Amino acid sequence: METLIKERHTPVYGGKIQCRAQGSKHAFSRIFPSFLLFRNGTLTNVPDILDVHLQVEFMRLFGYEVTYDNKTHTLTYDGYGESRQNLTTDSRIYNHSRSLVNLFPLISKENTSLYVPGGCPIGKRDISWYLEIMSKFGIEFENKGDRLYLTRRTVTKAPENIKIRNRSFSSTNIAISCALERQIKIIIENPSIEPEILDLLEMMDEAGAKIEWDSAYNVLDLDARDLNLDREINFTVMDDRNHVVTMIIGALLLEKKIDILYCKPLQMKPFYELLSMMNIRINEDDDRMVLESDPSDFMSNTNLKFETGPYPKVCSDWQPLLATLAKKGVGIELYEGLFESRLRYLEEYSHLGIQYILEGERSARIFESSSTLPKSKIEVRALDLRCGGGLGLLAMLVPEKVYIHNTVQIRRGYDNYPSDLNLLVGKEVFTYKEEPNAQEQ
Ligand SMILES: CC(=O)N[C@H]1[C@@H](OP(=O)(O)OP(=O)(O)OC[C@H]2O[C@@H](n3ccc(=O)[nH]c3=O)[C@H](O)[C@@H]2O)O[C@H](CO)[C@@H](O)[C@@H]1O
Ligand SMILES: C=C(OP(=O)(O)O)C(=O)O
Repeated sequence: METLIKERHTPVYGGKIQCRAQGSKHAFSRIFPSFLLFRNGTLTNVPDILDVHLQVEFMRLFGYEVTYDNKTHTLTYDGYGESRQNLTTDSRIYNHSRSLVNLFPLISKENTSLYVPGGCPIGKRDISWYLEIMSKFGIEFENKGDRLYLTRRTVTKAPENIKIRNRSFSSTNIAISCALERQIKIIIENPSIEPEILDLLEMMDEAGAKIEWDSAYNVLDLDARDLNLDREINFTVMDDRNHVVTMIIGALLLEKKIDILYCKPLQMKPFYELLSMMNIRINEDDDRMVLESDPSDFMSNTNLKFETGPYPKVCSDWQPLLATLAKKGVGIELYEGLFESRLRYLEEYSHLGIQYILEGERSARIFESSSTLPKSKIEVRALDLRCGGGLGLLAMLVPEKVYIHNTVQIRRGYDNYPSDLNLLVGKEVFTYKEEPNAQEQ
């Protein structure tokens, strides 16, 4: 298996860098199921990450002619070929891509036995709300041990309206893709209009669906009755907000100015609000953002207090990245509003100079640690994707050699993380290396 290794180096502060944001993992996972309802087409700006490769592999298993070119970041779909009934899929795919659940409505065209995606280090990752939405569209399933048998499909009367529980992102997406497939008009109450869902709606709007969102009452009116699914569709996926946040925090840690290019405006308001609490200004345009402040004079004596939750609250995925700012003397107090156990990364961070106090399962206070690091080498583990992201950022700040194990988690969501980190550091110090005896998780 593989490790992300950072060689010994002397961190250098200051300067300016420019980078390009990668395509969005979460937008891709929300767009892909609806995109596959059309006859053929292409998606561009699709990131070269494990999560994409697994979703492509998964749909190919079911006869979907999908190919992905990692040089051009383009995914091509040439139609739904031969039907593959009664498949039994392997569990490895689920361990690495929770987003597969978004594809369940599509593959319920077959009688299929799937592993039930269980929890992961950040929480239980229950899927019962998603199954509840699917059942309203006549998708039947049966739970047997660790397997879920998906059997299509009683042609029930499609619902005219549906209420999403507790602003769930994936439930919203599943309701939208089921409604598109049935080509109905539907009112979706209480949807989670995360920026990635807006990207999906943009694709549907371009394809001819009629969409109205009443933000005051949070009601989405989706009319897909005149949608022509028998056509080609081409769409550019938005850029990844989590990647942008990673790069900005990396620049702050190394006191650099940063200029990030992206393909369409990102909805980053909650992040900018946090930055302004630290006196940091961002200048934003339609295709780039520039960190304006001089990063050397912002951090000391600031406190960052925040709670994660559905948009426009702070995105849960940013939480482990923001926590690394403690290393610059920022006092952090956080409450994780979404996932039960998303604070386990702190134990790993403690090997790289972070100290913390847990207050229950969801709250923490985080500081810079005064204890000295081991001189020879530091070994840590990427428990989940953003834990891996944060460990990479912290490794930039220490001279010692660092081994970050379980890179499969990092590869799930970062297109080329060693190269991002090297750009931030200004030297080639990070590389992925094969490590024969390690176990991936
Ligand atoms: C609204 C929100 O912020 N969603 C985040 C969530 O989306 P993701 O799509 O994974 O999760 P949902 O938005 O559906 O879930 C939101 C909340 O509902 C709970 N739940 C969900 C389904 C269910 O059957 N039962 C249940 O209790 C979850 O535990 C969670 O606390 O994780 C993604 C990956 O980290 C983030 O990018 C998303 O921003
Ligand atoms: C938790 C994340 O993603 P996933 O839902 O794929 O685990 C993330 O992007 O930080």
